[in-house]
Amino acid sequence: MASIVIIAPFEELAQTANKACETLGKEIPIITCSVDEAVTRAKEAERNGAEVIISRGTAAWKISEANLSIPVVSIPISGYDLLRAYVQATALGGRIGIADTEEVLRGVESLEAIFNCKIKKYTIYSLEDVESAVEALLQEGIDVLIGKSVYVNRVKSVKGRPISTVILSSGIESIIQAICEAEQLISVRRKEVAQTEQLQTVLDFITEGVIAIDQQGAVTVFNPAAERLLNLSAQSVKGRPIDKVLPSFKMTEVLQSGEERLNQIIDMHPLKLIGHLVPIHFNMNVIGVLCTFNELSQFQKQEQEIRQKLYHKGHVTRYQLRDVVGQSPVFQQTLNKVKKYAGVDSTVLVTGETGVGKEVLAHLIHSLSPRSRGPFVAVNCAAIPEQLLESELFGYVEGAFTGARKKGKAGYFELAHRGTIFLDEIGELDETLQVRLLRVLQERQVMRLGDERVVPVDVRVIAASNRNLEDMVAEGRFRADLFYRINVLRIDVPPLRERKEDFPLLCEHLIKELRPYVRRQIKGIEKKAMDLMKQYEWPGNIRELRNFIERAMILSQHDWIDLETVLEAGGAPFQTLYKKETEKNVPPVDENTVHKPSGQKQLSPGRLRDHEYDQIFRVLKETHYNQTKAAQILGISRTTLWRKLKEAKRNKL
Ligand SMILES: Nc1ncnc2c1ncn2[C@@H]1O[C@H](COP(=O)(O)OP(=O)(O)OP(=O)(O)O)[C@@H](O)[C@H]1O
Repeated sequence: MASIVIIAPFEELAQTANKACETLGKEIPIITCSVDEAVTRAKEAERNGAEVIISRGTAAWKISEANLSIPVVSIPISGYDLLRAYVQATALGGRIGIADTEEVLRGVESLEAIFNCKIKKYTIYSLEDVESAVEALLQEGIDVLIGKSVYVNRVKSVKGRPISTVILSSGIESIIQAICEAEQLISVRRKEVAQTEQLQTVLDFITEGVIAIDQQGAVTVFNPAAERLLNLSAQSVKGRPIDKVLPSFKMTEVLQSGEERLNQIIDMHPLKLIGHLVPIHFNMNVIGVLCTFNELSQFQKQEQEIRQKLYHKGHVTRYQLRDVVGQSPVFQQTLNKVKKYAGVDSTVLVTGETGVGKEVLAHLIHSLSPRSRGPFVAVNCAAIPEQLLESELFGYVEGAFTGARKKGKAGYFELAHRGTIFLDEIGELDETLQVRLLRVLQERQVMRLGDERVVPVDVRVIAASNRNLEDMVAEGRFRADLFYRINVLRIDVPPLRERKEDFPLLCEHLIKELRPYVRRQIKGIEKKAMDLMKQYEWPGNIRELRNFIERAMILSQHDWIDLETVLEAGGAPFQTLYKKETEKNVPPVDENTVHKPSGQKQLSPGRLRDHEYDQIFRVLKETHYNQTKAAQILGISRTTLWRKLKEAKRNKL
């Protein structure tokens, strides 16, 4: 069935409509019928799929009153139509009168002005008016009557003075205009239907409950999720006052105040919901309220999942058991502790010299623990500038301080929720932060800077230090109460020199790991070279060994790292060592200072000396204060560099 149907209440209109369709090159069904049949035929057309009905005058008016679900376009009487009828009427001679609707008569007034003529007019409001209209016009002494066919046909049946009649009918332009209007209506309606369908699909499939009320507070929307969450059918709720069916939603309060309410807890005992209530505005008036809601527990779960997804980015463990090498009994004992401690939630303090693998073991504790699916957040307390550390650890709310990000920021403790936080170099925390950390550990909740609310956090804490915390406590530089809080479980990672049995395995592991970086297929280390390496003290422990192997792999002329390469890679200290070895006289290695392979002095982890301080600043200057590069050149970790800079600051050097 065509989308447009023309219902013509008289033959002449049907013929003009036919011509209009031919002109437009369109095939539009034209039904000719009496005015009385118009409604029945229009309903029939609607049933057959018509989207718009075009009709005229009284027929159009009757169809539009018949409550069809499709629109009706009325063919207008245009100025041309009036002009045509006027010309015909003047040709007949005598005084002219016209009886028609108000709208048509307005056009007649323009005609009178243009032709400077007088036409008697009578307004017709309904068909019943026709006879009295004609009577009145006749009394006024008219000779020619202009009117639509329904009126004019009736006039002919009125006996009295003979009168000429001219039928006022719509011409081809008016019908074309009506067809264009009908087509526009169809396109707008199709868009509307598509939008409604889309909205309906959203409402049907959205997992949040959606309720809307109108200005009177009656429920207009109640989607399937709302049905499921509240165990109520839409049918039983729609059209009823919300205050009667769901008073706890308090939607009429928003209707009255016009103010939105977000994150409202709606108590539907035993069910708890979280909802957003927003007023619906139209022309500055509140015409309804929309509420979207979900189960509170569901919301919390989703939030948690998002938190984890977001925070997992960059907050994951890098080390699994297979990445941790060490067969020596002393290291195996350490590993056993790690495995045991992984199973519980108590705070762990990992101690040991720089580069021994404290962070590696902290990762391992997390990845072996039931929290392994949660985040692992590593914080180097020495590497974050003091003034930022507090906000980084505990977060802040909007406007907490100048430079604070809009919307605030979660601190590391919040980020580590349901996971582990690793506080490396904990000995670097100042007094204030020690107090705040103690409170977090005691109360298991954090308060963002500038906030009054507390956020409960479920975090396991692993702390590490290569400083002697006991000494720091004794010297009053570390709070005793915090020390006892973190020193619940203790892991002392042995230095490399105390587990030289691990050397071959560690070297093999590091060579394998470094091959892709140095792009050399080095197979291993020759025995003589290895023996000499074992004699060295390795104050920088595994980190130093790793850097050494990387250098040796690059320098090596063969597939195997030989003694020559080790001597070259090790520089002066190795050459001295080798010389002393061959002389069978191995003196103890200076505890504090060892030589860097290039012949430079390498900085020891111990207390800062003046010449070391000079060296640090010289290298920093050379590297344009790039701390990572400077640490590399100095042969120390970034952390050690930080610590040394802090120490220098503290000692006002
Ligand atoms: N048992 C191990 N097996 C393999 N590699 C290890 C092991 N322990 C440490 N490493 C490697 O040694 C380097 C230093 O380790 P890590 O950063 O954990 O030391 P740290 O004790 O935390 O150092 P710092 O005190 O300077 O923070 C890392 O590159 C790590 O991969």
